[in-house]
Amino acid sequence: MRTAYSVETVRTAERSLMARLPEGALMQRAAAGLAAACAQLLGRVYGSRVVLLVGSGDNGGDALYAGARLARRGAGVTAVLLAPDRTHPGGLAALRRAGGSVAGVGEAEELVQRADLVVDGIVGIGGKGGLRPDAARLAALSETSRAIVVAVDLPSGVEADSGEVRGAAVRADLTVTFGTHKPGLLIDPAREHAGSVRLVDIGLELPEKADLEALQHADVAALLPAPAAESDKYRRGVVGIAAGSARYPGAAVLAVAGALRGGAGAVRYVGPAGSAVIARFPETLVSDRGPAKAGRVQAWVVGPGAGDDAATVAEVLEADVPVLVDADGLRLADRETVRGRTAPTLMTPHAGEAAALLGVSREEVEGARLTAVRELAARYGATVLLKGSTTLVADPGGGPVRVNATGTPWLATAGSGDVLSGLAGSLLAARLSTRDAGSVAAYLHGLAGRYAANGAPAGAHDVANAIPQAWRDARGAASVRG
Ligand SMILES: NC(=O)C1=CN([C@@H]2O[C@H](COP(=O)(O)OP(=O)(O)OC[C@H]3O[C@@H](n4cnc5c(N)ncnc54)[C@H](OP(=O)(O)O)[C@@H]3O)[C@@H](O)[C@H]2O)[C@@H](O)CC1
Ligand SMILES: [K+]
Repeated sequence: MRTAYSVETVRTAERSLMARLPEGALMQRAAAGLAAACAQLLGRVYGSRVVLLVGSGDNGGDALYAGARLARRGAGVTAVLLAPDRTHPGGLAALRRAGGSVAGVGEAEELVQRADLVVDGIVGIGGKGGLRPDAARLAALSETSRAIVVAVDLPSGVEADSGEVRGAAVRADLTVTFGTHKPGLLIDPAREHAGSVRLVDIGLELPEKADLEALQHADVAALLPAPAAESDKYRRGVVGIAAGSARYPGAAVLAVAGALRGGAGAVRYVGPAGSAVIARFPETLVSDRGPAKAGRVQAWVVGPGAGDDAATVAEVLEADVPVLVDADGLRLADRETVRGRTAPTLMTPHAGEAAALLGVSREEVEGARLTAVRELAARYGATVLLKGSTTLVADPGGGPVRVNATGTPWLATAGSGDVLSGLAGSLLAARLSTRDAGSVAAYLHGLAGRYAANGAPAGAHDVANAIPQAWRDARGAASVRG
């Protein structure tokens, strides 16, 4: 499991570790890791041109000590100081001893243009609010520079705890972060600014409960349902899909396509698209008697392609089994009814749907995804999966938010969400919790999207077809490509 911790938790861990170590030891560990990463990117350190963008805090100190290490190996290192009289004194002395030089902000543009590598030590976890004007100008240079840009701990200008970016921010090729990932490194839009992320272990002891978690193959493998020898379809779980309409039969077909690959023993379909579903998937149990009379299920999916069928949504929400609400269902579901349910509910909006539920703009949700997903989970008393380039899953009672980054932009295609809701519903029927079902489904769906697309456009049915490959891959039965 990859985890991320908030600045407050990092500060606490840092204090307790610093109390046990000689002064400056942590910064030396950080600088050593940073210098090693820079050297690797440069290939040849000797004779290379390195520019350090140095703010007045310890983030600048890290950059200066790393710069000193590179200068000792023959790099030409220049530090651009944002606040010359408040620069980290030890770091500055070390750079000077190693033969590095110092410049003012006015010289930055020319230096950056000629640099092979730019190190962003403007601000790290001590940054507050949007970058101040001088810092913002330096950050903007990183966007146009042809040099490799390495951010120290965080790209300056991004919010460490939320992943929000308010104004200018450094755009890095690599971020070298210390002790732990910070939430912002895993959530868009900040994640896009970070480039690849390398974690340098500096010995921080962190609490068991993280602020953010990202499942990896092994975590997914451990959560995937596996049928026992004596399993039958009812023990494996039956998932009910109440989706589609005369106008949108395709949503029903795609939700069923996802559900058939999600581990439930059987898929029951209820709604007006029964003949389209059965034509494509004859193994589906089709009923036209409405959700309450359709027979037993262990979980429901309601909403994809539902149009204005509020009655079906209300009927499904009365069932005392886990319910996944998606698409039109999100608009039609009564908030107090969802809050009053005793069985768990999983809501799966994209940013536009989340914005409508929260009464804000889509841009606000996309800019502050973590706040939005937590707020929705609290308002509805439900687990919420907010879809996007980094999908987030939050439980209503708080706890670590799950983030998934396996997706690909090609997944933004019609019907792809219907496949995801079927898949997640099937995992719910196989008795995963709403949090696990949502995050495992997002993981597999993202991976399946990559397999289906493989660098070219793919349809939602291709994504559904690729789920078994993603599943085998997560279980370690197939090798990963792309
Ligand atoms: N955690 C760990 O274990 C370890 C942490 N380490 C490192 O320490 C870093 C944290 O250092 P830090 O606490 O000194 O804060 P930092 O990020 O340098 O920023 C503060 C400075 O920035 C300024 N400033 C603030 N906002 C600004 C803005 N919007 N725009 C412009 N400027 C702004 C602010 O100015 P002031 O408000 O004081 O005027 C202040 O001078 C951390 O990220 C990591 O790199 C490693 O060395 C070792 C282990
Ligand atoms: K930085």
